[in-house]
Amino acid sequence: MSALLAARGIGHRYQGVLALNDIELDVPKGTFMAILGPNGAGKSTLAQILAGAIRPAKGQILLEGADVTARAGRQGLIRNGVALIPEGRRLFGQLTVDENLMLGAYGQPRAVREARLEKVYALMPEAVRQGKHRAAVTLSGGEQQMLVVGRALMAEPRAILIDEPSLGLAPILTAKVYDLLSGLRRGGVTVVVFEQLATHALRHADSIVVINQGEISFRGGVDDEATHEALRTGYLGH
Ligand SMILES: Nc1ncnc2c1ncn2[C@@H]1O[C@H](COP(=O)(O)OP(=O)(O)OP(=O)(O)O)[C@@H](O)[C@H]1O
Repeated sequence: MSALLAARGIGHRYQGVLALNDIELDVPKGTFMAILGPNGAGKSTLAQILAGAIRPAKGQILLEGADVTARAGRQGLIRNGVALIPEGRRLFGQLTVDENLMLGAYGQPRAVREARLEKVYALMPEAVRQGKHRAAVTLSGGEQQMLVVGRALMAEPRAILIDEPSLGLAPILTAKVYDLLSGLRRGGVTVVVFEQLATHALRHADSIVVINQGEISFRGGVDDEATHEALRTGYLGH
């Protein structure tokens, strides 16, 4: 399977502190990958570099084989179909649910935005649909996470990278967010989640990558014997 996104020799530091070292990664098109690791392992840095939100100090990012490293900037690679949902769901709390979604297709003609809005609402839970004219801040944490995913979908991305979707959510709500992500993957979108907790990711992903102290320490398919072994030995922080 060809890689939609790839990292080649990625290294990064913050004021001399090593965040990532020599990361080699291929994200196969149309698959669901979970990148797991403890606090401070470098997940957020990798998410931002893969999505083109920050430029790595070393190495290249390839999008369908083309070097896009130099395109990194505030907007990331969204124009090229790669959406990043950073940690902490940044919604515009005082804007309505509708308005938040519309921002995801900013710059598109009205008819396009409205057509997409309808498609995205079809994927949202009832409470989000019902609340379209309410301020986003009135939604529950899980609904807000869904809304943030919905806003990313308004750009019709080919890939969606999401940093700690489970953060601060009850397990039942996390499961709903993951169901939504699995549905996207079935629809052909490439999904990458970055998580500290392996439980939900393991249930939905096709493959996992573990990072520790800025380096990849394990990779495998979710059904691989080696992955089960790694789980049994607590290697994945279970
Ligand atoms: N803006 C920054 N300035 C300085 N150091 C940073 C900055 N961002 C991250 N770091 C450091 O880089 C390393 C990797 O951080 P990163 O946020 O990528 O890890 P993470 O796995 O996403 O952790 P978390 O789960 O806490 O978000 C850590 O040592 C962190 O302290």
